[in-house]
Amino acid sequence: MTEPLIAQRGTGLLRVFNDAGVLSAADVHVAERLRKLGGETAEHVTFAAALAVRAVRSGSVCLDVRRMREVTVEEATEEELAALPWPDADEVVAALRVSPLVLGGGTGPLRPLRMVDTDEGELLYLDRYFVQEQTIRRVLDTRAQDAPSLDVDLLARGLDEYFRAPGGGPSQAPDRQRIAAALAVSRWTTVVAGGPGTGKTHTVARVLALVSAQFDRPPRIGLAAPTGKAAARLQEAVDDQAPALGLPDGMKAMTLHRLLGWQRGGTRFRYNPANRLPFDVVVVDETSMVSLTMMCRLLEAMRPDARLILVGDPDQLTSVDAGAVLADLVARPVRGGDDAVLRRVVGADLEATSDPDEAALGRSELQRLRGGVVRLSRGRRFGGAIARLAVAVRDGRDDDVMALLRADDPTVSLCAPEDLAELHSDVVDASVAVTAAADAGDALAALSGLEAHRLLCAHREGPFGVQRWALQAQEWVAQAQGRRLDPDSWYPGQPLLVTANDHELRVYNGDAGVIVARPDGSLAAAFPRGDDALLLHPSQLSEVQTVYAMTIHRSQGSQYDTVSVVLPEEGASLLTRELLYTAITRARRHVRIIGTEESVRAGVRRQVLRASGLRREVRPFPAS
Ligand SMILES: Nc1ncnc2c1ncn2[C@@H]1O[C@H](COP(=O)(O)OP(=O)(O)OP(=O)(O)O)[C@@H](O)[C@H]1O
Repeated sequence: MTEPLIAQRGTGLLRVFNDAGVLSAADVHVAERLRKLGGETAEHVTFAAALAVRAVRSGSVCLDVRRMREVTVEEATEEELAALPWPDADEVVAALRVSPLVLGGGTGPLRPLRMVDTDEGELLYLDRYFVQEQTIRRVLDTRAQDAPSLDVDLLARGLDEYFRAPGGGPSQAPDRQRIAAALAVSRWTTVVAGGPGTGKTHTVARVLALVSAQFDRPPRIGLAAPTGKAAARLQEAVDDQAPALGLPDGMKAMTLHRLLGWQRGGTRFRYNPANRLPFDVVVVDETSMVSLTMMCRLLEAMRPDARLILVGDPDQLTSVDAGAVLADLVARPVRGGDDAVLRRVVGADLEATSDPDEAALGRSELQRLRGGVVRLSRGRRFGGAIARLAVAVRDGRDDDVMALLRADDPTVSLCAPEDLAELHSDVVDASVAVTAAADAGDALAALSGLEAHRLLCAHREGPFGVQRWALQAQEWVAQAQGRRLDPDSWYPGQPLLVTANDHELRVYNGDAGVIVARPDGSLAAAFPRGDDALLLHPSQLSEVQTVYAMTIHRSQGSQYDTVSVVLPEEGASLLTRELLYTAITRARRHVRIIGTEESVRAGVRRQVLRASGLRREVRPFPAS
């Protein structure tokens, strides 16, 4: 009886994979608890349960059992991971198929693990995420069964008015922005995907104008984003565009938590299936950072007759701590049939052949449109090379990536790891400008100076990690300024990063700020808020770091003029296509990659596995 327990504690898989950094203590703890509660004795099941907990932490919704080996671990190389004693997938699946944790015990309702069969192998879920995924699927399918009633002529006229060529007349077909707008007006649910600067916000502002025209009264519009920072950016963008487009007054962007009525200390949102959100249209920006759980809460709270427009970049890294859902929605199997309204209002775009700026729509793209998904592809902000580099990385074309990096284009460059002169001067120049503004008490100039350059790393620790590089950058800055920068006290020009939300102070996880001098000689921490700066006494901030370098994960949702990216060695399992793409797309004017050709190629080739049932046809096991 006791043998399996001893085996698990002593030499078991949980211990080995915990030691190797694949499983965290929390993964092991949850798996152990499930084993005890469910009376499970098979080690393979507990191991798979721990991996399922881990999967949720790393951007997946569930464990793709057949591909359990495809993990990325901060401390481990691919070789080290491959050398671990992975159990045989067939044996794991066989154990799961007879496990009381999956089948449900005879003695009670406990059924903490769920398995589904798919054509590409079995998926293992923690019950909670299984239920959430089912809810998302059900709500989306229900919402896709009908469509808003429309004045189609009015929509067609509006599209002509808002999507114009520079010289007048409708813009050249194909225009994916016009297609996106038509889709978002004519569907209950639309996903508008696209990289930075492809005009997502530009398009959404026009969608709001087109939808408003369909109403006799101003529609109630909810604008939300997963983080406070992203909500503030959305607000700015809408404020910019509202007067020219005649958008309804007083639209306020807020965090998704706030939109749903999160209450401090409460366990439920004010808006839920029994008390739906009061909006006619809800727009969510930066949806790539929305977790499965929040997406489930949002969809449940939507009125069936309200439009939902989900906007974001599905190629970015997902949020680290919970299954993120945008990329899954983009890749979902499509059921809808041909769309007569769309053919009528943007038929020319659907059928157009390629023009110099925009390629014709491919078959799979047309198919996705039927599922309410449109992907904007033409970069409108930064020209050529950064956008081309990002797309080549996204598509896994490492030869093209190298050719672009070697093409002597001033906006993209590759530096050898020992070739740090340019990095040094960017770090120093940016900090000199920020410090001068901060000393002069010019908070806005200091804040905008922070966006001139950002040093990014994949890892937190080690020779390629943030800790080491932040120290290096701080030393360069101190040398250049001829003074010691005391990490334990505040000084003008000190760049800050908030690491936890503080709703009372109105500062949010990910907010970047800077210490500035005030006229009375005291110091304040400044944070950007639209055209203003929020000034706080530094001692009010409890969760804040000095930030001379940050992880690529942390940089999501922000952009900088120049971005320098320190790549780890080629074997690092963390170095993936999504990571590189995210880093590159943070840059507005110049991206500098610091690493070897081998690292770049390895990163472009390696993909993060994001397991999710939403992308597949699933058959619950056991069949009910
Ligand atoms: N059709 C268009 N015609 C002219 N300018 C455009 C068009 N679409 C977008 N732009 C401009 O391109 C820039 C980028 O657009 P926008 O901010 O909407 O992109 P985005 O996809 O929302 O970017 P991000 O993800 O970085 O927020 C803006 O200055 C916008 O005004």
